[in-house]
Amino acid sequence: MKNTKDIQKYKRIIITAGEPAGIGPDILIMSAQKKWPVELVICADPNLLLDRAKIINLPLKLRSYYPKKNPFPCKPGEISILPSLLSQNSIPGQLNIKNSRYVINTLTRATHGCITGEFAALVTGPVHKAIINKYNIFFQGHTEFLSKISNCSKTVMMLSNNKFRVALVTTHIPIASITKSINHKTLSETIHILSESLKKYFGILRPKIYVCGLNPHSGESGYLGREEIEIIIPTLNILRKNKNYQILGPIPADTIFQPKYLKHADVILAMYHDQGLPVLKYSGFNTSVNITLGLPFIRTSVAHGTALELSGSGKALPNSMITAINVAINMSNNCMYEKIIL
Ligand SMILES: NC(=O)c1ccc[n+]([C@@H]2O[C@H](COP(=O)([O-])OP(=O)(O)OC[C@H]3O[C@@H](n4cnc5c(N)ncnc54)[C@H](O)[C@@H]3O)[C@@H](O)[C@H]2O)c1
Ligand SMILES: N[C@H](C(=O)O)[C@H](O)COP(=O)(O)O
Repeated sequence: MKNTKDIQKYKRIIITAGEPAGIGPDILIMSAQKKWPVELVICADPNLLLDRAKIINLPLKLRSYYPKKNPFPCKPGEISILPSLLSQNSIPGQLNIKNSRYVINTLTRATHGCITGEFAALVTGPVHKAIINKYNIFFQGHTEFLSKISNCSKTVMMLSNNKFRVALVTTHIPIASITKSINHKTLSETIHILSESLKKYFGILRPKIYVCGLNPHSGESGYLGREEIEIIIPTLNILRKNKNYQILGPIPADTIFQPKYLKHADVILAMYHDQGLPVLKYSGFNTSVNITLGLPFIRTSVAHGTALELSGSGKALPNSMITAINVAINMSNNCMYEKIIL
């Protein structure tokens, strides 16, 4: 019979290996060389992992995953496998459109397991957005995909390293669409999800949110753009009345990342992807983690892509994957409140 104490003692985390031709399998095999205090279950093709382990010359033992068995911690070099089969063998560095469905299948299965409580968190390896779209599956990124299959109208992308956190109002959309995507609703919902999640998972009770302007110099009193005057400032003024968080800004994005602001901010809120992420990635590319806030489960990810040219070379660094797993474990241990209600 199941011992409930044991179930609570060890958590089970699902990891998707991502694009098979990329470095996802490599960095997972490298991360599995460590001892982990949880059961890590990889959703991937077992032969892909065993072949890649041979190529990069690392030991790997795959244990069958049994949902009904109690979770157990992972020994170095061993990991649990939830099989999902490739359509065709994958060659490191060579994208194959026929394996796009496999990538989506692993994500769908893993998400389903998180929603039903089978897994305590989802950690994702990097996928190649273009090859999935080429297969005729509309795919902007994990953030949007996971939001859709979890029926979430709004989620927030936040990246973090040991220096600071950056969250985004808009995610994977063309530059030309950014302006029309920033309005009172999206800005308010982003700040609400952000503050609730910082409380829930990171124990920050009244987060200090420093908000970037959109235009150069925050619009220069309207002479370089009017979104600050018409949307951002009025919305922030309304939100400032909420005592659950503290808001500063808008502060021009070219100066907000100074140490004097970062020292006090719990998070910097950027208006779009390439306003915030280059700064964070510059400050710690290999130790950064990507977290989706507002989903009904915990999801973390590497903060880098498929790096096809490094696949199978043994040269990819596993640090971001190790950070993503550690952050997922910490978030699942810290989780303080229940659901975020918009
Ligand atoms: N989490 C994700 O799923 C995710 C994140 C970012 C990009 N992507 C996708 O990845 C694909 C390639 O994107 P890109 O080339 O812009 O970014 P990339 O992160 O794959 O590569 C950028 C640079 O960083 C290096 N790099 C990346 N990860 C590394 C690692 N672990 N160790 C050592 N060096 C590493 C690469 O060699 C390259 O020089 C695109 O399809 C993109 O959409 C996916
Ligand atoms: N914006 C992410 C980054 O630059 O690291 C990346 O594109 C992945 O995002 P998803 O987790 O939504 O796939």
